[in-house]
Order: sequence, then C-alpha cells, then structure tokens
Amino acid sequence: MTRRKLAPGRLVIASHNAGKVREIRALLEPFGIEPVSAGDLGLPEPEETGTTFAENALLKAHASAQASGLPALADDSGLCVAALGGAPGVYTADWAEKQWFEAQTLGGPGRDWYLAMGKVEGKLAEQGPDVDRSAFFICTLALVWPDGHEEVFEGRVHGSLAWPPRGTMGFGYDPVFVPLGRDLTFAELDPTEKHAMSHRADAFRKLVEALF
Ligand SMILES: O=P(O)(O)OP(=O)(O)OP(=O)(O)OC[C@H]1O[C@@H](n2cnc3c(O)ncnc32)[C@H](O)[C@@H]1O
Ligand SMILES: [Mg+2]
Repeated sequence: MTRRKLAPGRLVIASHNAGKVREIRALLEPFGIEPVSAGDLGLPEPEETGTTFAENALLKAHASAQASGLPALADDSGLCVAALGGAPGVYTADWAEKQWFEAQTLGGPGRDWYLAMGKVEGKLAEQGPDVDRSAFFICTLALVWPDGHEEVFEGRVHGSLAWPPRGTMGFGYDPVFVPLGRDLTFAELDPTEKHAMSHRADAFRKLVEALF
C-alpha cells in the first residue's frame, strides 16, 4: 500500500484521555495541523474490543474519521511489565477500574490511577523482593482518513517501575515509571523531557518521517 502524506488542515485527535490529547497537541504543533479532539466534537467513545494495540487504535481512528469526515489520529497505548508476562498491556486502562467518584489525582475523571498502580505493584510484590521490575510503555498510533486509508506506527520506551508513586506531572501510570538511564519518574520530569523520550514521541517520530 502506498503511503499517503498528511496535508495541513484539521485533524481529529481520536482520544477521550485529556493527558494524551495534551501530549498529542504538543507533538503536532510544529506541523501546521489544526487538531480538534473527539471530545470537543462530541464524538462517542467506541468500545475497545480489539486484542492488540493496533486493532484498538484503528477502531478508534475509524470511528472518529467516519463520524467527523476528517482524518483522525488515535493512540492506543499501555504498560507492559516483564515479570507479569506483559500485563496489563492492552488492558492497561481497564486495570484502572472506573470509580463512582471523580479521580482526585492524575488521569482525569472516572478512573482511579492510584489503585491501578497499586494493583501492578501488588502483583509484583507477590513475586518477592528480588522481582524483575523492568517494564516498557508502548504506543500505537493509527491515522485514518474518511475514505478508509490507514497508516499505523508503533513506539516504545523502556524503563522500570518505582514504588511508591512520585511526581505530579503527566498522567496515568507516569508516577511509577522511571525511564532507562534516569532516576526520575515520568511524572517528575518536565513534559518537554518526557516528549523527548516517550513511547508516544517515538511513534510520532516514525509518523512524521513517513507522512510529512
Ligand atoms: O482510548 P483513549 O480515549 O485514547 O484513552 P484511554 O485512556 O482509554 O487510552 P488507552 O485505551 O490507550 O489506554 C492506555 C492507558 O495506558 C496508560 N498510558 C498510556 N500512555 C501513558 C503515558 O504516556 N503515561 C502514563 N500512562 C500512560 C494510561 O493509563 C491509559 O489510560
Ligand atoms: Mg481507551
């Protein structure tokens, strides 16, 4: 399939995660794209029934492209922990069960990220104090045009898991993720530093190389 270039103009960010939307806006800024989020357009949040990151990213991007008539960029991402056989992986968001209260901390309303990070830590602790704490974040970006054309890119960042959570920046599992070669968690690093090394930035580099 031939690559299609992304022309300047409106693009839907097919995500309902405020933290992600903020990061994707920042990453798109230099490219003459006018991003508008799925939430701003009142687009529905499709059910993520896929079993791979790519399937879910494509499903979200197709839904937004079709509903809006604009190219749509979706991000399906997750945390893969070596000692847990790659879990939570595709189910990373689901491990942060929806709570009846508004989450008081990171990650926006409805999901309790502290509980989710604790769940990962609890499963690691079951394996004893010498457990391998290495993990990586993965990000799959899917760009879909209203006529159905698809482009997919994947990025990763390796690191290890800290406990207890540290830092107030970023979102989701950032307070427990320490990227390789650093001592600070993603939630302690300045957003520009996270953008220089994150799984999302890695996937974006590939997208930019191919599509601009
Ligand atoms: O599907 P959308 O609407 O984009 O939002 P979501 O939060 O449901 O996103 P995913 O389905 O891709 O779930 C991935 C989860 O992985 C976590 N995650 C992904 N990228 C992250 C990052 O850069 N820092 C911390 N956590 C991240 C975060 O908790 C996400 O909710
Ligand atoms: Mg999701």
